[in-house]
Amino acid sequence: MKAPIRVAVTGAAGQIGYSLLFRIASGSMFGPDQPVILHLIEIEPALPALGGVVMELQDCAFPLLKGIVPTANLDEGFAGVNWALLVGSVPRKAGMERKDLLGINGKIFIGQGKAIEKNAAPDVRVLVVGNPCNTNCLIAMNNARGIPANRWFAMTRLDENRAKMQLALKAGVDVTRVSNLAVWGNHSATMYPDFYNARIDGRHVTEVIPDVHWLQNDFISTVQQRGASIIKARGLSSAASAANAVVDTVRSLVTPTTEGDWYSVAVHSEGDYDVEKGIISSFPIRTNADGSWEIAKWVPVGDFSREKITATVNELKEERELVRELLG
Ligand SMILES: NC(=O)c1ccc[n+]([C@@H]2O[C@H](COP(=O)([O-])OP(=O)(O)OC[C@H]3O[C@@H](n4cnc5c(N)ncnc54)[C@H](O)[C@@H]3O)[C@@H](O)[C@H]2O)c1
Ligand SMILES: O=C(O)C[C@H](O)C(=O)O
Repeated sequence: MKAPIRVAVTGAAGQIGYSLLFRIASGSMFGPDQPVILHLIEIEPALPALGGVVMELQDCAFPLLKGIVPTANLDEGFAGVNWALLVGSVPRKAGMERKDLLGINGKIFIGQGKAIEKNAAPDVRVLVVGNPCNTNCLIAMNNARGIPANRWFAMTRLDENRAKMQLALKAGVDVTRVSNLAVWGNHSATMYPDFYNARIDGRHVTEVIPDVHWLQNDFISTVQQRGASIIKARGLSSAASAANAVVDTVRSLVTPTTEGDWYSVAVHSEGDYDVEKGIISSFPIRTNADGSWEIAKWVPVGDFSREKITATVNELKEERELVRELLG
């Protein structure tokens, strides 16, 4: 039996937490032979509800769950953790954009960044889910400069999964036949789901779906607006699908990527593809056999894609200006 890894989840008593924790504890995230200890971090007023979640986790009798640390103390919550999944924050309501949450949520990530740097395991990796996730990740990272920049991630996998399914539905094929779907930029209404480089059964999407007008317009806006559509329909933001995307993201980061394929996650830009250095932007990413990740460097970017990428990167630069004083 492997030694347990410690996984912190903030906002553990929230909607996403309620789906996510059970997937982690069951082995969906790290595999059926990897025991876990869950560190469940919440604000004080949510501790009674968190107590209920702890009871339910216990009542599942998960063989892989070797411990639970429920707490509102960030030092205790991040002590020795190998992964920090930063979910806890306020979701948007109908009519809001995700960046409207910066004023409410941004400052949460100062204290969390500092506490992760102070307390986490030396190999800690951090995935930010709480919105606006790219810029919240930027805030946390800049408040934890002792942790290498390549350990920080923000979640765009839900957008990738949404995009893949929309293409599969349009083409009338199983979703497993869609590959190479990169989401570029911000997890926001400017994100660019790159259908030009996506494949269906290894063929260019534009060969299988010749309706380029649909691809350039309806497809992109459906993916960009999917979060808002769910809020409108449910009165609450996506939760089970978001938790599923967290599981997919971490699995992709710890599993070598199939030859020739890639997946989407936002990482610290070093300037690749002319994306402004220093922002947290989504790219096509591959995980190598040694567990490191890299940006797929051979993805062609035509004029249409360049315009879309520039727009979403510009929005990330604007968000960075809005939080300048939070960057330490
Ligand atoms: N990146 C994505 O694709 C994606 C997808 C879905 C939702 N989200 C975002 O995830 C976040 C959580 O969504 P939800 O539906 O679970 O919300 P929720 O309101 O159901 O739960 C959030 C939880 O976070 C807790 N919390 C608030 N501040 C905290 C803090 N400082 N420390 C620890 N916990 C704190 C709250 O008490 C609450 O239990 C939102 O910001 C939402 O917009 C992101
Ligand atoms: O749209 C939201 O505010 C929630 C989440 O980011 C989503 O994409 O579903």
